[in-house]
Amino acid sequence: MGIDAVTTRESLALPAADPAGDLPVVWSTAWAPFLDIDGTLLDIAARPDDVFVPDDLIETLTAIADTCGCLALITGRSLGQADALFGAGRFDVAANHGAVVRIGGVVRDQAGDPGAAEAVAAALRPAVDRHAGTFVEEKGHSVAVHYRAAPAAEPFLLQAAREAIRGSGDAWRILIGKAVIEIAPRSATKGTAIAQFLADPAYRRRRPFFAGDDTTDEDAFEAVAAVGGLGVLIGPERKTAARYRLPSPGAFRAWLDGSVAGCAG
Ligand SMILES: O=P(O)(O)OC[C@H]1O[C@H](O[C@H]2O[C@H](CO)[C@@H](O)[C@H](O)[C@H]2O)[C@H](O)[C@@H](O)[C@@H]1O
Repeated sequence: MGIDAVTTRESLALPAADPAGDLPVVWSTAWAPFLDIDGTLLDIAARPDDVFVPDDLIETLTAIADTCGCLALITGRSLGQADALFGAGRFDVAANHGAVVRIGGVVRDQAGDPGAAEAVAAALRPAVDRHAGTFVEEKGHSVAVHYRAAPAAEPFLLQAAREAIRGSGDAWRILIGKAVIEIAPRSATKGTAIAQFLADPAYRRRRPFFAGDDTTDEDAFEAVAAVGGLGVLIGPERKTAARYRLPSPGAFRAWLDGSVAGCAG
């Protein structure tokens, strides 16, 4: 697959989710919860470092992890960023869109040389320097180019991203998220990361639950649907492989709080 195989909102041709606040989930060791961070657990903020993690959210996630015996954050952020937000080593994590996976404290890095991502970031810097309000986020094994404050820059930055990975063969894929262009290793996705968790003894033979908000989460929705799991889209209606939908991170956090009260124990 070449660099033109960009995953965009327009390229998705998936059925609409059923809007439903009444999700058929009672946490127990039958479930494997997988949760996206930005736009799902946390409200979107102006910049990556501006997000707010409510204390009671961490308590709620800990209670769910204790009840289920497992819980993983599935994120485009780096492992270090996920730990900084939710507590060092507190939860299992798939970071960098699946390129780095930590299960039970053991990190499996499938992304190869982080120097390659640094080179991509360096190639993108002249492009962001030309557009005020845009910036590069280096994440070790992947790179993000943000333009929330300059949405008109998207086509220019997308072209710059294509040029930055030209000559790298099939090493990279480009994802378009929420006011962000992500350059991530092609060797992994959020879907392959979830499959990896489900092959691990700590997650095996459980029904996967995945909540996510972005088109970059569709690999994960498809992965859980393929094995009879349950996907929940957070945000407005759109084409998706998720089966259920809640309108906002706030609504999802409220649902998570309530779901803890009903835990099977
Ligand atoms: O996979 P996720 O956990 O949803 O992470 C996706 C990306 O989230 C972050 O960017 C997004 O959230 C920022 C904070 O709300 C926002 O400012 C930005 O516009 C969004 O694109 C994060 O910075 C990226 O590294 C993640 O890949």
